[in-house]
Amino acid sequence: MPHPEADSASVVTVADPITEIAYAKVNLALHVRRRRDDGFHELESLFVFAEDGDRLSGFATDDGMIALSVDGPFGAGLGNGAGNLVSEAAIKLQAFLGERRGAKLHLFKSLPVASGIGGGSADAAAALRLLVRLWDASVDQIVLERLALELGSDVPACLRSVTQRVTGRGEGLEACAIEGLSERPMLLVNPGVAVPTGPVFAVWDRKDRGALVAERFDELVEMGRNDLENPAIALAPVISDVLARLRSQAGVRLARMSGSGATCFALFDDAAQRDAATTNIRAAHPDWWTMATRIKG
Ligand SMILES: C[C@](O)(CO)[C@H](O)COP(=O)(O)OP(=O)(O)OC[C@H]1O[C@@H](n2ccc(N)nc2=O)[C@H](O)[C@@H]1O
Ligand SMILES: Nc1ncnc2c1ncn2[C@@H]1O[C@H](COP(=O)(O)OP(=O)(O)OP(=O)(O)O)[C@@H](O)[C@H]1O
Repeated sequence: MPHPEADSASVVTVADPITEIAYAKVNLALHVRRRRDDGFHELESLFVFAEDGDRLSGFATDDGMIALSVDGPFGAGLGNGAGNLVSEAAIKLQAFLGERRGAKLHLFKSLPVASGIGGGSADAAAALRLLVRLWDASVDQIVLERLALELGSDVPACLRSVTQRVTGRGEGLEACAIEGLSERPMLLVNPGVAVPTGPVFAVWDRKDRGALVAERFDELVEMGRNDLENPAIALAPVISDVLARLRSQAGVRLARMSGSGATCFALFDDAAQRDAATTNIRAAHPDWWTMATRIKG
């Protein structure tokens, strides 16, 4: 981002900007148990985070305004106004704190939008983390998680951005360690179709297929599911092609869809096999988005 001194005259506080990474979220398993009366669904999910994601930078200002600029590969088309979850998060935290200071923020958007890897949720969570630092605010973690949930079901889990078991609508958070996940090579592939979350849940067939048992990696592979995979495929059939392409690559231990799609992931033992798979998929589908990364430890 440009240095603050080179920027608008309204900026009073001049300091080096600080940055938070909005780590991409991946649901290694997502079991949908039931639809609640309020329309949300009770979930059991194992969340992990990639080592990479969007980047949110900023500095505090004394003018009380929240200013946001956006660029990056997926920045075009994403507004920087009230609808952006970064602005919404900032305004919510500002209101809660009665904060008179503002912030000048810049989002570098690397993650595709409405893609099942929680880009918007991760950005909102990164904004809360960044502003707590910028404003040197003391906010109880439970309070911050409540504000996060008001911004979206995935935002509380994204606040922590660690491997965790998530239940309820997204508010039940329990950090968990499954041997062999940390730093495991991971490939994310999105076929370029935006899939909004609400309509995917709406076509779920309401069949409870059972609890998520995932204490070990092999249980996650054998007994884990993503119950939104078929509903999402019904809306975006190309997701089947992505899964088939991933599953045909050498060294894949697990390939599944994340969240409500359309992004799918593959886990490998070996980074060289992940890189070979990335090269193959990019060659066969140059229009698909790929991210070769690892599970954040
Ligand atoms: C599919 C997941 O990404 C899995 O991690 C999340 O459950 C969705 O999280 P999110 O994108 O933060 O979702 P929200 O912005 O809270 O909700 C978007 C829409 O998804 C549906 N929704 C979301 C979460 C949930 N537990 N049940 C739902 O039915 C609702 O129709 C809601 O209106
Ligand atoms: N900063 C942002 N980045 C991405 N999307 C945003 C942002 N702000 C608002 N949105 C809106 O939020 C919606 C969901 O975006 P997001 O990328 O989080 O969905 P998702 O990846 O499908 O999430 P999930 O994994 O929870 O299904 C989009 O319709 C988008 O327009």
